[in-house]
Amino acid sequence: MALFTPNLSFNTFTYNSSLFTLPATRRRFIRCPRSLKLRASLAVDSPSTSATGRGGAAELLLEVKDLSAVITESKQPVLKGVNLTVREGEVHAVMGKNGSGKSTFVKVLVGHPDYEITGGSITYKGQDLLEMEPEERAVAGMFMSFQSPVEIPGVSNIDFLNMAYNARRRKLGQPELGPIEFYGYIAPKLELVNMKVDLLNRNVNEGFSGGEKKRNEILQLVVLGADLAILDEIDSGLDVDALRDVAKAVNGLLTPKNSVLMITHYLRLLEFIAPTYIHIMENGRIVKTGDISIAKVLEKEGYKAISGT
Ligand SMILES: Nc1ncnc2c1ncn2[C@@H]1O[C@H](COP(=O)(O)OP(=O)(O)OP(=O)(O)O)[C@@H](O)[C@H]1O
Repeated sequence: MALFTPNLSFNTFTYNSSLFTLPATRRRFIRCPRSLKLRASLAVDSPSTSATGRGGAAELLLEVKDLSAVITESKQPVLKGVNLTVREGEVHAVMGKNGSGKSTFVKVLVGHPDYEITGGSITYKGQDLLEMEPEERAVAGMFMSFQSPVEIPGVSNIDFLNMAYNARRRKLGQPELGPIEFYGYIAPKLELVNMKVDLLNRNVNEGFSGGEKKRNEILQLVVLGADLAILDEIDSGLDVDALRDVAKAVNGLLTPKNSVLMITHYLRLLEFIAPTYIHIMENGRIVKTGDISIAKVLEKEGYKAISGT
């Protein structure tokens, strides 16, 4: 297997494979100083969900309270008091106008160093998520598919998936799989995402079409598994068949114990992956929460029909 030293860019592979270590200076940015936590309690409230998931009294998986965040470089505020509760077995969709803060929100969940938390709290599986390093979040089952998957020249897709898989297993104290065993493990999974086998031997995402990149993201999810799968615009650039394949693979992973948090602009994805809740984000806050009917109104009448302002 090719040896590969990952760079520090924060992307699907470096995050989900837990192969990277952030420098100490960057780690500090993802922590929330105590004084700011106190100040956050004064933040304006926005809707949160509290119902139970499929099958009754589902456990809390993720609880976001009054979360605020700024861009690390410029200190420009982006998130301004986000509240969200995700229970096991639930599928949550976040919609909202371009620039409303959706991607920032999910990137903050995985500890992206571009953002600094300025207030609020995030609890994941009963733990303070903001005290966890990004790689600890990945090991704890938080998977993220990024909006723009990166290319990694010089590293074959199967080698990278094998390394990501083994990195996760090492952290969990489980035995690693060699290349041949791993091929046996991954080959049947290709069918789940309807992906051509030759894409395994190509360099990661290099020259992949937009749709192939998205299928590859979902393949990674299928390979690694997740308790909370975060999918940022997984439907963008997909033709209708690819959308169906991707949705089928995601649905195939859903159990009463795991959850999905997905960002989308389109009703069509929600018709394939049925959401428990749809949230509308506006100006860095969730301003409305409801069911699929919200997306139907949105599709017909646009954001003016459901705007919080
Ligand atoms: N790293 C960054 N540097 C500078 N500006 C940023 C950065 N990250 C986010 N922003 C800005 O914060 C705002 C929210 O961006 P974000 O990507 O979260 O929006 P979004 O709701 O996901 O939009 P879209 O629907 O277009 O993907 C935008 O104005 C964006 O330009």
